[in-house]
Amino acid sequence: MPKTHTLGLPRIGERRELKKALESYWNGMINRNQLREVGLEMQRLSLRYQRELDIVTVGDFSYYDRMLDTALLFDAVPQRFRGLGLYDRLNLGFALARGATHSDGDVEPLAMRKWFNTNYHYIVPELDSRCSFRLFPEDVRGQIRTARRELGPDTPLKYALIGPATFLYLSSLRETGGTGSAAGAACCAGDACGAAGQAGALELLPRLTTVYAELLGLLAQEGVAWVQLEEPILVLDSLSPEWLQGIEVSYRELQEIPQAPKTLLATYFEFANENLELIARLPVDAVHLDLVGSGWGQQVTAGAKPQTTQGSAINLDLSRLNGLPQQLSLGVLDGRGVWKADLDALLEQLRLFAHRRELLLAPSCSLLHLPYSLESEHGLVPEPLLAGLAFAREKLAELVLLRQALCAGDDAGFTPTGETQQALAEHRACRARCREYQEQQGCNAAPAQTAPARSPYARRAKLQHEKLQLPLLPSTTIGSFPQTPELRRVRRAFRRGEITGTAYTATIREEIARTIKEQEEIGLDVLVHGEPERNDMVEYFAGHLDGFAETGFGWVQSYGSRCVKPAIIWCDITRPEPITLEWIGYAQSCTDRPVKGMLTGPVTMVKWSFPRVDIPVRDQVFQTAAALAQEVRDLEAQGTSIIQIDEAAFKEAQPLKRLDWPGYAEWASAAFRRCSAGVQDSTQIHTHMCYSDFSTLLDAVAAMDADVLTIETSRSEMALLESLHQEAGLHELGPGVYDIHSPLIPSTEQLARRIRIALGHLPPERLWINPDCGLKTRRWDEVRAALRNMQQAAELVRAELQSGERTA
Ligand code: MET
Ligand SMILES: [Zn+2]
Repeated sequence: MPKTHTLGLPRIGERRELKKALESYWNGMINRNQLREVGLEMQRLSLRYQRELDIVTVGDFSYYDRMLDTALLFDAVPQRFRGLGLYDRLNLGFALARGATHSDGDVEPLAMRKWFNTNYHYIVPELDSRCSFRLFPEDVRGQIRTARRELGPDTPLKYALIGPATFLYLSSLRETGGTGSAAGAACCAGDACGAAGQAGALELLPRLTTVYAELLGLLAQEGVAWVQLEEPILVLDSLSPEWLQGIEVSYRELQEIPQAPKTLLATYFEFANENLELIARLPVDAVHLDLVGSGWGQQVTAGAKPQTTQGSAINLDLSRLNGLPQQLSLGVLDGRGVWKADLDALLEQLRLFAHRRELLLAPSCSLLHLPYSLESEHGLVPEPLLAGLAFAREKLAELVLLRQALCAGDDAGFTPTGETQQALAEHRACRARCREYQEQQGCNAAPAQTAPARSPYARRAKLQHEKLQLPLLPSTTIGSFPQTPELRRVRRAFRRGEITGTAYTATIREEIARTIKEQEEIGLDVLVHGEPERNDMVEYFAGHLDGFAETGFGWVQSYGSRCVKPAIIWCDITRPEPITLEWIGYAQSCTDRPVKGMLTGPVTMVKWSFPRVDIPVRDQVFQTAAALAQEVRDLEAQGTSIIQIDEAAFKEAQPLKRLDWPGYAEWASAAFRRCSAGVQDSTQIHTHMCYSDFSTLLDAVAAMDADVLTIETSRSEMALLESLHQEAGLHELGPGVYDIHSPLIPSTEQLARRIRIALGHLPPERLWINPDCGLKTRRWDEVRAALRNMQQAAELVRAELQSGERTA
């Protein structure tokens, strides 16, 4: 009889209670016990969600991040935090994540990195080759005991842990004795997630395995039935033979613990195709496989096809699973998508299987990446659409229904009971109602997936430079300027209908005029309107394009206490009317200097939303591109001579498997070109990305063929420019010189030094001067001072170049 479980649940709270408690705690408004109480309530909520599951998962709760917790659990704390006198593990964790101040100066936090191809950021543990690991299991015991108190002694518990190999693979290995921030070091050539799997880290695996073994013994003592060892790196097709061998040795050693819970090796985010043989050799009690995948890779999963029709998920190829443990956990529900599953299709496949194996049924991955529940969603999402959706709570209900349908009846017939039949029929009817609604609104336009090439860059550059007449090393910003509390208030009031459109427009215009004036005073060459009308670069455009639905409470944790509210793509994407023209046009009317038009690119729009599953992700990206192309053309017609199309998620969207990289590179860059196709040669197209480690997708970035690319480099002291050498096929480049993530004001000298370093890699005609990213999270006084210094630095180096003091 199949058993149900989940790999994890959201933890930030149905109303973001944990977010609010954390921020209050950091601001000194509540004390540690009050924070703890909210943390406990979140754990109890998760237990309530799991009430009808056969195995209850704990250990997925965290006050900040589970990679961080794992580092704390094994005492992998860098030296620079040890002198802070933080004996409380919770506060120590916050210091690791957020940095700390100390009498000797600031202590830099650990770096953050995207968790595989999700928009969740984990804290990158910093290890060094001398690391000795020790167990600090209070938090583990705490989570188990909370569950025991709530559920009694008999419920089978599963403790979720990040596995030893994945933990090391995603950590960054520092030189022994190093004290700096890991931010730069984290960015070496790696997989889609940017993780390097440094060879040196592998040397730590035996030592780390020993403490994992100790922990397994402790979990057994606590009466835990299962331990979930998460090894998502096992879905990568790029693990070296050394890593594969190391993993095998490590798991053999773990198996030797006399008293240990049963082990469930969990892989997720794609199907673990390439490593099935290794997985079959690992001495674990059960294996979890993701049979859904992310939809961004093209690769056929599970020896079969990925989702192509709405929710018709998996297609199991039994022969692929030979050799795997008898107990298999099948990730059959899309743990990252918001659509109800096609339970009929699933049942048909699972029935072939159910009598052959001891099955565990689960979502494909932790439900951390989904909102909690549809129960709060009444109002914003149209009702028929709501019928077709499933957030975390509804996914678990689907799981229970699947189990009931599989258990009921005899082996031959599998005839579910009347009650189950009825539940299945209702579920089916909901999906049909939603489907009908989607079809009414337009639901199959397959857009052209090619884009005509622009003229060669050299020709464009000549015309653009003639038209724009910019100085050498032109200065600009990435788009947003500080979002003041006043701005937020006005936007909110407008959304709620508390102020008129006229009043709202007047306020935004005032802000734009002020922002333009500030930039003129600083002396910047290419100005921006400052994005005061946008709460978020994706949400804003999603709100103005047809095809995206906004939710009321669909919050998903992004990092720490930060959440995002992705829109849901549900029908064909079109632009009913111009979006940015009014604001950009007004900004341009305030100045003689060029003002950039500012758009969010098609890959980023789709990656930071919940896509449809009835058509390929790629089609949705192209639909978005076609809609944005209209905006680009209208901006151009209105006289905008520079248009920036941000692709902040271009790298995050890169599929996890290398096999999928060339395909992605081709269509993602074509989608970008689709936006700019048809603009005049003299119109300059910019793009922006918030990182600069392009080693794994340089071709794709080059193929976007943007005239100017601005990237993040300042934290690595421009070291990352090295990968962007002259042959890379990029045109003009704006490597960020001002680290906008830090409240510190960089000095003119520091900025000039960074510009000179950049000139070591790029000829002056190709270099732009700008910050790393948008300025919306900073204060005006910080921004003003930093940009003044940046402008001075640009002018200083410009003068050096002109007087021939230095040659590029
Ligand atoms: N134009 C956007 C901004 O300046 C780009 C942000 S990238 C995360 O905020
Ligand atoms: Zn950015």
